[in-house]
Amino acid sequence: MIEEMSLTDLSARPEYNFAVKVTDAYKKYGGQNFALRGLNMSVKQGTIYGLLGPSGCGKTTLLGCLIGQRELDGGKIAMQINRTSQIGYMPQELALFEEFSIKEHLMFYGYISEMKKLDILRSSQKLMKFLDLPNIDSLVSSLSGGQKRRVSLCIALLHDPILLILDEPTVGVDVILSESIWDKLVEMSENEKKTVIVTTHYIQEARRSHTIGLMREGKILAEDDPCSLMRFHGGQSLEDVFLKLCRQTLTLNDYGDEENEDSKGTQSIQLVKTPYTLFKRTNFEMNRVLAYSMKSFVWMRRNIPLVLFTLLLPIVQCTLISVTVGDDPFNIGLAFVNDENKTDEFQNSTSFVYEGTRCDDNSTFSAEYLNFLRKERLILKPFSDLDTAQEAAKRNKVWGVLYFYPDYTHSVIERLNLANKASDLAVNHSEVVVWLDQSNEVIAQLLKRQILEAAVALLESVSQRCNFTNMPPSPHSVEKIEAIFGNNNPNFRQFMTPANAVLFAFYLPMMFTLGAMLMEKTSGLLERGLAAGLTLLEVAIGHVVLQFVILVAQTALMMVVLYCAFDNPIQGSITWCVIFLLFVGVCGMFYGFFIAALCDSFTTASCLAIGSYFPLFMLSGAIWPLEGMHYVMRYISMFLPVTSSVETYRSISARSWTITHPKVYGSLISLSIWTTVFAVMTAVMVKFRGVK
Ligand SMILES: Nc1ncnc2c1ncn2[C@@H]1O[C@H](COP(=O)(O)OP(=O)(O)OP(=O)(O)O)[C@@H](O)[C@H]1O
Repeated sequence: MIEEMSLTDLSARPEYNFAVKVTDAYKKYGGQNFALRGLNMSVKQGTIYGLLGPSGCGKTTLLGCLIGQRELDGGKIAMQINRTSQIGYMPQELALFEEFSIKEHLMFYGYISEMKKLDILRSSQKLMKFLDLPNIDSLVSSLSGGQKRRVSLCIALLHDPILLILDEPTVGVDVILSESIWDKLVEMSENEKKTVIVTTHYIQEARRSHTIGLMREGKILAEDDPCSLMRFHGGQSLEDVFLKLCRQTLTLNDYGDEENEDSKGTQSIQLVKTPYTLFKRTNFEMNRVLAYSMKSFVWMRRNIPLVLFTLLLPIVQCTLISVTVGDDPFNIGLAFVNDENKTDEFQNSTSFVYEGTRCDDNSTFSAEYLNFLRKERLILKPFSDLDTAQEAAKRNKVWGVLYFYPDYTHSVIERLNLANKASDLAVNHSEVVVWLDQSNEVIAQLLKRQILEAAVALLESVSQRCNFTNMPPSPHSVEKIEAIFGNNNPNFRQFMTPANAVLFAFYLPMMFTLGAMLMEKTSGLLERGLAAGLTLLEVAIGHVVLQFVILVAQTALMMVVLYCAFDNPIQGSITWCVIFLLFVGVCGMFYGFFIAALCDSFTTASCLAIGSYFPLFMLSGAIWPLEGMHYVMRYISMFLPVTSSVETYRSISARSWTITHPKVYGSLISLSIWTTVFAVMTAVMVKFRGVK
């Protein structure tokens, strides 16, 4: 709830004689890592307050608490203003979009500060002159470091804030620019009565503040105007005062050999937090969402190669999967030793005539069998003896060896003719002996299937030519398999394609969201946007709008490649397939938000994204049926967002299931629950870790 108090009400209370008053503030990161340790600070209205202290003393943390981005763990902050739009915040980082022009920056931040277009243009014109900035259409990437800093300051001043909070505006800036920035600050505080809180490392420039707060280890050691500080603490310069105060604190703390946490006075403290909700926006503004989305579209327009990559990736991936997965392997080498050809007894025989049969052609059955195998696109390599053929298989020159007995044709005919009455020798020698390299399951299974199918083809051919009375039944023993769902010749691609589509629909938006959010987070853009008035909900919706457009384009391209350019079978409604994939994509996006909130760097985020990809992929049932999974993992995997989606998408595309099927709406409910869980966890992360 926003603390609604007017300026007049507040100034009537003694604690509000100041523009900002911080009392006994504590802030810790993790267990006992205190960044603020009982800090007290009073900033008078219409003055410049220079917060001076070494690196790591807690200045940025304090400012984060003032702008409402971080919550104090103890203590109180009171301010004379009651709206975010009354604060102008300039973060330590530049927090600018390199690809944007100055004007685009000003329009974006103006809109999210709820300014009208005309007001933005009017204010920009004034500030451009005031800060001596180049052409408003110049891209930030073409500006010098100093000009970028001034653009950053210009954004902070755009909406004419009452309170300016500037985090090291002069760091890394040359002396002349630093001087000119301080000139502007002094001018604003004197002429426009603005209150300025500015952090700095540099004692020299801090001298120009009306009040200096000397900060060390999360505390203000002293605060006063520069002259009073030197007079009161008896120093020749501010440096002297600061050193003197530091030594005093060390002496006070020097009970033992080393300072410990207790000596810093934080161990035994009972932290009492006063709710500080002054700047938390709870309202939702469509204009801010639009401004955020427009910003993202402008960014995309300036990064065409990246956009093309995003759109081409699913095309390339779907094309690759369609041309590389599922077709039977071919040109596989298979050795054969055909002793039938070597035997004189049969070599010159012109027919194999048995009583009552008409098998009188002059080719051997082994040659016919081998021809059937050649039609399966196998490369058959003749060997004169079994030893060399098997040696070739061991050296991986061939995947298997076939052996035909010298009396193969005769034995087959005898067996077909006499059935149970055939001799044992005929039974044995009518069989082709096969040795296979079984190290590759897929190829071994394929060879087994092709060898069996060639045998069936030979028997069918023989049965057409010869009138055997004792034709054995087909070795399949099943007459014909008719597909209930799918088609009569399923292949692995039909199994893989739906999984591929779902995994893509999940991971592409996830990676894109993660990249975009982390870029905004690590560069300070997100923090600045939130400080300027955006809410997390508006950021999420703005991003989802943009990502949704990309997702629709990606999904459409995937559909065209999978089902138009290639003949991947689809029985169900394409509309339901698209709707389902969009649900999956939104879930992926929120997973991306969650990882971005959890991680502080691209390295950890990449590790987490890639690290979670492999388990989710393995548990998705993409490469092997779930029915083959360990039953515990099978049970667990069904609760994961991707696994049930893969199964459901297979059923939508191959079994024509629609929303009315319990598995389809069950899966949509599961995806919605996961999306909500990721959204809530992101919000919790942001609350506890901030956006930095
Ligand atoms: N997100 C965080 N997680 C954990 N520790 C943090 C985090 N941010 C700051 N700290 C720690 O809090 C302390 C104060 O950091 P802070 O950035 O506020 O200092 P600073 O005075 O602004 O430093 P600098 O002048 O270098 O910017 C440091 O010890 C820092 O390591």
